[in-house]
Amino acid sequence: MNEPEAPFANVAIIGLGLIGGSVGLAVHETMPKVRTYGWDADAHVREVAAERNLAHAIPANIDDAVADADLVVLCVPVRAMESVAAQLKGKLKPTCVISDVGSCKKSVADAIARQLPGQPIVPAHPVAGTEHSGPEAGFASLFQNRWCIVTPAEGVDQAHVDKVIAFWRAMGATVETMAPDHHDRVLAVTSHVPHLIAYTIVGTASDLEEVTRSEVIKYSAGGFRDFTRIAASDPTMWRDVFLSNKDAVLEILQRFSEDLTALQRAIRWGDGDALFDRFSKTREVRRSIIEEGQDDARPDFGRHDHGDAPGAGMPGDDSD
Ligand SMILES: NC(=O)C1=CN([C@@H]2O[C@H](COP(=O)(O)OP(=O)(O)OC[C@H]3O[C@@H](n4cnc5c(N)ncnc54)[C@H](O)[C@@H]3O)[C@@H](O)[C@H]2O)C=CC1
Ligand SMILES: O=C(O)C(=O)Cc1ccc(O)cc1
Repeated sequence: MNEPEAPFANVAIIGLGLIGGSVGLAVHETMPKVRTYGWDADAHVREVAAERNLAHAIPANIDDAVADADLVVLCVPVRAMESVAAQLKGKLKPTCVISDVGSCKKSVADAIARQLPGQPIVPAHPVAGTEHSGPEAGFASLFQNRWCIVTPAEGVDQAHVDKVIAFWRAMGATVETMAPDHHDRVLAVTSHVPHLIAYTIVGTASDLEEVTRSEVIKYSAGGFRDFTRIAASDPTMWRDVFLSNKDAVLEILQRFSEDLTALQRAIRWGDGDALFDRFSKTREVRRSIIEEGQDDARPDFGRHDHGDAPGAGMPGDDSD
């Protein structure tokens, strides 16, 4: 079978942690003719990345990493995107497409456009990851059968958008396009606020007095264990997500805290019907997700035999 032509010949990846490293490995596996260049601000990360072959070439400076690039993918924490973009001024081919993998899109796209006006910018967000980070954490199959949301700026040439979509599809992702601020509201509910809740409950448990805390660890049931996995996620990355997606996160948190107050009131006043109604509704949400074959973040989970669904038992999947 003939391999489809890769959309970009030379790809530069800036930031060689979990996501950047996975992009490098996935490109090597799925688009073997593509030449990859990598760079990271941390020299130790560059060393580990070279040992793991996360990119074909990892030069000592960023200029050499991007000079020949047809696509640059920024894979750094969201509040570091602007300073990296600033370093790229005057260093790129005029046709080079700039993309990123940030967990929030509006502020990142604005920041990149401020620094690189005139350069084609096509942001993307692979909705795939783990609680692990760093150059050891990446793996080639991370994006297989996962969503990737592309959020093109208005007015960007459709040919560039199509190539970025083809790039993510080649790595196994299912791509959807969305307006950046809509993306940020959706992800605030489905990812950002859930992470904040996990950080909160695990923090609350760890602040309990000594005896109780050891019991929390000893008796931690499934639900709490899941929270501890999420709450082990990278502090720099998540600090940046909350500060960059401030408005959408605060809006959802406001609604969350009103709903929590209603439950608190029902408990205080012994209003069993209110509790029962709420829990019945949320049970329906779960049931409809399963009926739609979405018992997982994977786009076509449920249409496979679960045992060998792509990604099952992947590194970083600590669920037990
Ligand atoms: N961790 C996850 O599950 C997911 C993360 N993302 C997004 O991907 C991006 C990267 O996240 P991870 O790979 O998880 O983080 P990571 O911490 O594993 O890797 C980030 C890398 O960026 C480097 N870096 C930081 N500032 C830099 C700068 N100014 N110049 C060059 N390199 C710099 C760090 O040294 C590090 O190696 C973030 O924007 C995050 O929001 C998107 C989807 C999932
Ligand atoms: O590990 C998990 O459960 C995640 O939720 C991974 C993740 C983290 C951040 C993203 O923007 C997308 C996916």
